[in-house]
Amino acid sequence: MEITVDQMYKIENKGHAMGFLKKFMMENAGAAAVRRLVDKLGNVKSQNIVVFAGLGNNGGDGLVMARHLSGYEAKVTVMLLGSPDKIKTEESNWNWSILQKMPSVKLMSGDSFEFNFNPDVIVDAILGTGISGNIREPYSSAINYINQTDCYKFAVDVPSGLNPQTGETANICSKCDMTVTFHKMKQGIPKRKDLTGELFAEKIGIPPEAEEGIL
Ligand SMILES: NC(=O)C1=CN([C@@H]2O[C@H](COP(=O)(O)OP(=O)(O)OC[C@H]3O[C@@H](n4cnc5c(N)ncnc54)[C@H](O)[C@@H]3O)[C@@H](O)[C@H]2O)[C@H](O)CC1
Ligand SMILES: [K+]
Repeated sequence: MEITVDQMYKIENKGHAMGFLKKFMMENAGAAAVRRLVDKLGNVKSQNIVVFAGLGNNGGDGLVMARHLSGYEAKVTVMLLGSPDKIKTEESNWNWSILQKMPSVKLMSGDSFEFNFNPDVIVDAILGTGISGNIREPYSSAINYINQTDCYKFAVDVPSGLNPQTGETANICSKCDMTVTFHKMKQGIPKRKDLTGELFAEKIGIPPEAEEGIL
């Protein structure tokens, strides 16, 4: 069953109100995404993995992935696209603060960057269901970098720039090899398999009862 983005936010909020907090959803999302990635690539040990993280909860999922990937002994760099004090949500902040205590993960942040990473894998955790309008800097430069780089590309929830409700793209959109979306498929995403690559919807522990009155 495919759902709307509006329904997803309502289900997420209801699950949170039931006590299944968004930070647990985020943890399960990042963990499920890493399982898919590791299943696909096999061993990620010593692989050079760059996580581009936006300032919203899509970025937060990417921060969780960075921690899990470090557990698999990948060489992880997180590029936070903005200043850490501009991270928008409590759960993303919580994950950023854990990474700050992990020297195994290289943290970079700011509004302009030298993209000089030579990655084996890029994780696109820039924008998810919160997208609106054309892509602004520094997100657009990061998406350009992703599209110009020859490596395996993994989209968290949706390729950044793709509207998961309509299937339309903004002025720029990442083109990925695999996309893992969360809870249930959103209506616009499967319309653009050319951008998503292999596509999966993973459960993240939201109680089915959180759907009551919404679906
Ligand atoms: N579905 C679930 O149950 C869960 C989903 N999770 C992940 O959370 C994101 C949605 O997070 P949200 O913070 O609402 O939105 P985004 O991260 O997509 O965007 C946030 C931020 O981005 C800015 N922005 C919007 N449009 C643009 C633009 N065109 N250019 C530049 N910047 C833009 C804007 O300021 C927004 O505030 C979802 O996709 C999942 O990945 C959770 O982990 C919990 C479980
Ligand atoms: K994304």
